[in-house]
Amino acid sequence: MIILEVSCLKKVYTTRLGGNQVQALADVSFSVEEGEYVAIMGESGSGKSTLLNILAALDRPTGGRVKLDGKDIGLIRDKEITKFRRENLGFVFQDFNLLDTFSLRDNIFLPLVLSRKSVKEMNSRLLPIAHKLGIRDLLDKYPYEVSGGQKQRVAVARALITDPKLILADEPTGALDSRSADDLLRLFGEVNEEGQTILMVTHSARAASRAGRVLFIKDGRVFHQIYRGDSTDEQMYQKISNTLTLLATGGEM
Ligand SMILES: Nc1ncnc2c1ncn2[C@@H]1O[C@H](COP(=O)(O)OP(=O)(O)OP(=O)(O)O)[C@@H](O)[C@H]1O
Repeated sequence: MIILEVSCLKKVYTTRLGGNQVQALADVSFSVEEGEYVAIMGESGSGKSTLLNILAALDRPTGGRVKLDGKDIGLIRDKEITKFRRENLGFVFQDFNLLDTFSLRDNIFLPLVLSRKSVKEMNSRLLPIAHKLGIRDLLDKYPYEVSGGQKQRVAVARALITDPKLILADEPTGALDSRSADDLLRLFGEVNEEGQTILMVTHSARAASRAGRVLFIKDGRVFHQIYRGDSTDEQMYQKISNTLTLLATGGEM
């Protein structure tokens, strides 16, 4: 079943003064099946953040459509958007986005508190997730008391606790050392194997090589896609590296 359908997406930014126009997305179409793990790559300025912002319903496109689980997010009214985002999407950012004055437990609970869930329900949802992510003993600490890798696991717990239709990850390993990055990618792999759909923007070929499919954006369009098929992570890494070289040298696929 298709969980995310992106059709003919276009985004033109108009600068406030002078009316200069920048076309960040020219024509992007793709779809994501439920349970897929998709990485999005592309050079700086190719339109990845713009795409992610539109998928996250943080920005509206100039043209085209995004459907999440059959619902056209462009038709959601502004005052409903925050609720829609909280109930349907999970976010993992490069810089973790945890609240410093909240304990790790309260950071994870935040989306459920905003959805007015009972303490009993919050605790029963937290238990299996904290166990899976290996953060049970950290829950009463504060973000400044734990490592980057641990912070990112807390951010993943916060993303998972609402049981989202889709996790959107923006450069999730960008601020991590290579061991913590590896741990996080292993975790994403496990979470995906349990059925969670993940869409991850990354500059890292290593990170993308763990996904089931890699989508390359160039000049605001989908330039190429690589499907894992039977490839190992190492073979995926090779294919991704070759495509990145082609992209950088302006070659055709
Ligand atoms: N708010 C904005 N106003 C005007 N132009 C913008 C705005 N945001 C992005 N752009 C332009 O749109 C294009 C795509 O930018 P975008 O940030 O989506 O690329 P990116 O692939 O995410 O880059 P990076 O990998 O560096 O984050 C670029 O030319 C950028 O300068």
